[in-house]
Amino acid sequence: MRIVIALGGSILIKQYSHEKFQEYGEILKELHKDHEIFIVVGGGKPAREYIKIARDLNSGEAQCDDIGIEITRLNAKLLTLALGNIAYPAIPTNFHEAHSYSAYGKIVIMGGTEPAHSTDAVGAILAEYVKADLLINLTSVDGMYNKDPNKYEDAELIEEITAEEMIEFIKDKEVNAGTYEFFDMTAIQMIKRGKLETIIASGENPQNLIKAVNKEKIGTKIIFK
Ligand SMILES: Nc1ncnc2c1ncn2[C@@H]1O[C@H](COP(=O)(O)OP(=O)(O)O)[C@@H](O)[C@H]1O
Ligand SMILES: O=c1ccn([C@@H]2O[C@H](COP(=O)(O)OP(=O)(O)O)[C@@H](O)[C@H]2O)c(=O)[nH]1
Repeated sequence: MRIVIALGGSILIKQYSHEKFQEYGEILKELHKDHEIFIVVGGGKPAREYIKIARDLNSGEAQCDDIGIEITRLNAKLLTLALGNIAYPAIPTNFHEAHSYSAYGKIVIMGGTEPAHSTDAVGAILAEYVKADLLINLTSVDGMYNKDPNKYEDAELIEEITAEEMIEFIKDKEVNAGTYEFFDMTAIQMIKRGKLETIIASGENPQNLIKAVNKEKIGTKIIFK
């Protein structure tokens, strides 16, 4: 299968240490034997901190986004280090480059592309661009809930949702740099347009990636009617 994995910064760089990069490196080496893999890495806490500094310097939102993008690329670079020579050594800055690099048979890892959306959107656009069979979005929670599970104890996990329902759900969310929380509109619109088979699951345990690839029941599945 051709798989695009959007790996949230909230899990990869949560601890400012090498462990999660290494754990994902091991799992990805296994998956690479049977699958063609693209990874889009998020910015996490360092991105939010750098964006805050830029905002405090009176930068506009697009410039703050640009700062966030730089951090996502730095995280992507760290993941290439964890993967060694099975990763393409350069970080693509656009979808054409990502597609071209994949011709070398290596895992392609990228961060953000341009302002005004999240790396979740980059993952969705890339999945459409390279005609991926599966988009896996790994985040810090078990999937999509009916409300923010970190704010509401009674939040319930949604096992299946249509792209239309998701659009309705997130349409009023904030769109400032560093705040494209959970899923942003561009991401879900792309999933809808490309009818992309998508699974959102927790990436805290990297083994969940194997479960998602094997189509085991996990997290939230976006369905099309
Ligand atoms: N309806 C929801 N379902 C799940 N998570 C949500 C929801 N609304 C807000 N969130 C928040 O979104 C966060 C995940 O988004 P984010 O931190 O941007 O992750 P990532 O780094 O994976 O992109 C969770 O920590 C959760 O608190
Ligand atoms: O293509 C992109 C990707 C990221 N960003 C910026 O970089 C930040 C960090 O990326 P993201 O939110 O996807 O990281 P994560 O949620 O995984 O930590 C975002 O909030 C945006 O400000 C952007 O502008 N364009």
